Amino acid sequence: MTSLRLRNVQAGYGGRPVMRDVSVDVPAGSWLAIVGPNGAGKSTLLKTMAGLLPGEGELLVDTHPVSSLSRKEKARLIGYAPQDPALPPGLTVTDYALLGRTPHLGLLSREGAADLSIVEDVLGRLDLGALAGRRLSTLSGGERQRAVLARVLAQRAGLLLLDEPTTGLDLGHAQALLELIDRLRREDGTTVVSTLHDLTFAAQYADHVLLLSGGEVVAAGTPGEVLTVPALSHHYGANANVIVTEHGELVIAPVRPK
Ligand SMILES: Nc1ncnc2c1ncn2[C@@H]1O[C@H](COP(=O)(O)OP(=O)(O)OP(=O)(O)O)[C@@H](O)[C@H]1O
Repeated sequence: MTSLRLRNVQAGYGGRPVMRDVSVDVPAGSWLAIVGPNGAGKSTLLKTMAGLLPGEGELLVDTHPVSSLSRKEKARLIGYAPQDPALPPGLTVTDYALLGRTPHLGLLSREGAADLSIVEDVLGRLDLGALAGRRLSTLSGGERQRAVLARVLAQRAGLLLLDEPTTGLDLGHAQALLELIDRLRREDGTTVVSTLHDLTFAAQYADHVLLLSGGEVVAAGTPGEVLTVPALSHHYGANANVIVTEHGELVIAPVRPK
């Protein structure tokens, strides 16, 4: 069970901050969705949480400052899936997903039957079983994206940081992926932070939503509190309806301006 705490975190590039004054608590086993328009700073915030971009302020994974963790400690605690990772084209899907097990191996030891079984299970759940022996360079965009998530899920880290995990996935595969992540959260207490452009998915899967705009938090709370018609209009310049289904789920539906 891994929690995350940020206080007044700031980060940027070349000395220019693009994300400022972010404070948020992500309790163990919860799901935080980071939303906001293009360029708002969502990926920058996620990279900072992963300890890949130096930030100012307080950033604790459990009780450890993320900057104090070794590479291996970070890899055991945090699974990070970037938006557009560079993939080794010659590796098969299985070999690539097995890389997720590396932080759990001893020095000089190789993956064993238990690691392979974890990978097979994840590939099956992500509908990649039939592609297990295929080289990454031969996969479609959506298949590649699922392979990236397979590696991260095989890592079995307590905290998952997922940058636009549903990009390039069709509706069914996107839903299956989010259901799988939600199951890990409920059954294993995995903590999830994901950026999401699909606000309906954000509303239906996250416990809390952080809305970034211009590098700052402009709203935070439950999906219903944050994803309102005025907020979508003001921060996204979008004309959209917020519909509540008979089961109480939110649907954010774009509406063509008259
Ligand atoms: N490596 C970089 N060097 C300089 N500026 C960068 C770099 N990466 C991102 N930026 C800038 O930082 C700002 C925030 O970018 P970021 O990728 O965090 O936004 P985002 O909210 O994830 O956007 P999107 O929804 O388009 O993916 C943008 O203005 C972007 O141009």
